[in-house]
Order: sequence, then structure tokens, then C-alpha cells
Amino acid sequence: MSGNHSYERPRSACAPLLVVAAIIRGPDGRILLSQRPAHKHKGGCWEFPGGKVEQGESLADALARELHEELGLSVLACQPFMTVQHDYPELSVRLCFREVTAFAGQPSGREGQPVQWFEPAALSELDFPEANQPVVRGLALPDHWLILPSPLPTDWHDALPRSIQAGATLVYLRGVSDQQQLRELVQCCHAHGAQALVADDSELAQAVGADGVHLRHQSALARTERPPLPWVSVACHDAPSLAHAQALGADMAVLSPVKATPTHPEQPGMGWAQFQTLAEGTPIPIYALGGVTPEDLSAARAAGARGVAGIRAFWRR
Ligand SMILES: Nc1nc2c([nH]c(=O)n2[C@H]2C[C@H](O)[C@@H](COP(=O)(O)OP(=O)(O)OP(=O)(O)O)O2)c(=O)[nH]1
Repeated sequence: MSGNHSYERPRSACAPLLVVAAIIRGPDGRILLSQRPAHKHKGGCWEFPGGKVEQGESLADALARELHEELGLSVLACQPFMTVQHDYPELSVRLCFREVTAFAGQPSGREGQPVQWFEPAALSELDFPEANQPVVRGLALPDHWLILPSPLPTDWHDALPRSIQAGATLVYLRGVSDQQQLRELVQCCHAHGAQALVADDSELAQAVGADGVHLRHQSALARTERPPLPWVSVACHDAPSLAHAQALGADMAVLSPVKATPTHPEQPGMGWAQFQTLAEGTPIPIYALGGVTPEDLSAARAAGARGVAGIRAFWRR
């Protein structure tokens, strides 16, 4: 603990500092960041432009005010991205990220701060405040995640590319035991710009050229270390499994069931309110699964999800 630090305050004594921060993409897909002034908390780090929400102010009003003051931009439309709670030793923050989908004006650092557009792939190399890590990971992930129907439909050569083109650029190749067929599925994913995960087995993932593994619930609980692959996802159902996913250093978690599904009608699902409580308490990108469709994306993001995942509703015949 940094006992004499000027930001110090007893953590339990007050609510976290509420901050709103913007993901702003230019027409070419680059992302706008500003550099924090040296004298401020996390000085010198790159940040998503934004700042503290004032007493009685809505998140949308705070975002509009901050982007106008700091960058000279007018926000025309925005939507929730992720919400991250983080305890710095000296300060707890609740960062509400918003994706600005339309804006007017040419951004400039109106408070003298450096402002720069970055390629999304360059973000992982930058020095950000620690609280931003889940968002930086989340920006490299898609809104939709496809779980392969099992048994594999015979028309998969047509349906898989169509499903990827519809937005599911992350595909979990489950239920396929034939290595040659898995290899073909991975190649099909890569040829159409998607990344592919296989269940649990890192050696199998490497053998078939997949990008990572999706750890099923029991398999994740049996592990104490992250598999050595670029992408690791974990199937979660509750707070302990999400905490375990975080401890493993997973890049994302799939939290289910949100709603009842045709295959498990007896399970009512946790609903969006419980989903939100669990998702916002876990600093990794979370996907909503269980009775959700691509049309649930807005509801899922409003509840703190990075995106939505599913089987049949995401499979384009
Ligand atoms: N804006 C922003 N703040 C972040 C990010 N990540 C992160 O941990 N923070 C923290 C740093 C600060 O403790 C807090 C933001 O407070 P701030 O002091 O910058 O807010 P502000 O712009 O209203 O500043 P001021 O008017 O008081 O000078 O949130 C981020 O990506 N963007």
C-alpha cells in the first residue's frame, strides 16, 4: 500500500470513482487515444478519452461533455462497450466504456495532451492503466461467437463461410473428433477471416492449426495454469467459475445460461440482471450464451457483455 500517496483513501469507505471513457474508431478502423498528463493519476499512460462523471450527470452527458472539452468532438451516437471495476492501490474506479459510433468534428488535444490514432493491433504494445487490459483484449474480439452445431451438418462447407460472413469471426469447433476434418474446419475458418478454437486440448489445437482452446467447465476447474496458446476461453456459469477463469489468465469467458433454451427448457436461465452483476464483477471479456440470438447483442452489451454466442441462431444454412 502506498500509505502517503495523495490518491489514497480507504477502499471500503467510499464508492468507486465513476468514469466514462470512449472507444472512438475512425473511418479507417483506427482507434483514437490520448496520453494522460504526467501529473495526473496514471500519468504518461495512453487512455481512452473520457473522465469522471459529475454528481447527477448521466453517462451519456458526461461522455459528451468530456469529449467536447478534451477533443472538440460532438458525440452523435454511442453504445455500451464493457464496464470494468478496478482497485488501484490508491483508488477504486468503475470505468464505463462507450463505443462512439458517430461523431462530428476533427479531434485535437484541447488540453495540450497528445492525441493519436492507432491501428487496433498496435494497442497491445502500448502502456495503458492496468484497468484497461480487459478492454484492450475485448477490442481484438468479435461481437459474435459461433459454436458449431453437433453433429456437424453435412452442408457445413457452405454454411460455415456464410455464418462467418454474417459476423461470427470466432468459431468454437466442438464435437468433431476426426483430426483431418478438424483441420479442414480450421482452414475454412482462416480462409474466411475467422479464428478457430477447439475443446480443452492444447496439443490437439496445435496439431490442427487452431488459434486456441475453449475450456469446458470441468476441464477449466481441473487446471491451474493457462494453456500456452494465443486464445483461451472458459465456459462459466457462476461467480466462482468466472473467478477461476480470471485466475487462469483466460482471454474471455462464455457465461450461461442467460435464458432457457429449447434443449434445456427446465433451466430458467440467470436473466440479464444477474448476468450484469457477474459480468461487471469480472475483468475479462464475457460472452452471453443460452437462448440468445444475434439480435440480443444490444441487450447483452448493455448488461456488460462483450458479445453474444450461440449455436443454431448463429448458423446460416
Ligand atoms: N479517461 C480515462 N480514465 C481512465 C482510463 N483507464 C483508467 O484506469 N482511468 C482512470 C484514471 C483516473 O484515475 C480516472 C479518470 O479520472 P480523470 O482524472 O482523468 O478524470 P477527468 O478527465 O475528469 O480529470 P480532471 O477533470 O479531474 O482533471 O480513471 C481510461 O482509459 N480513460
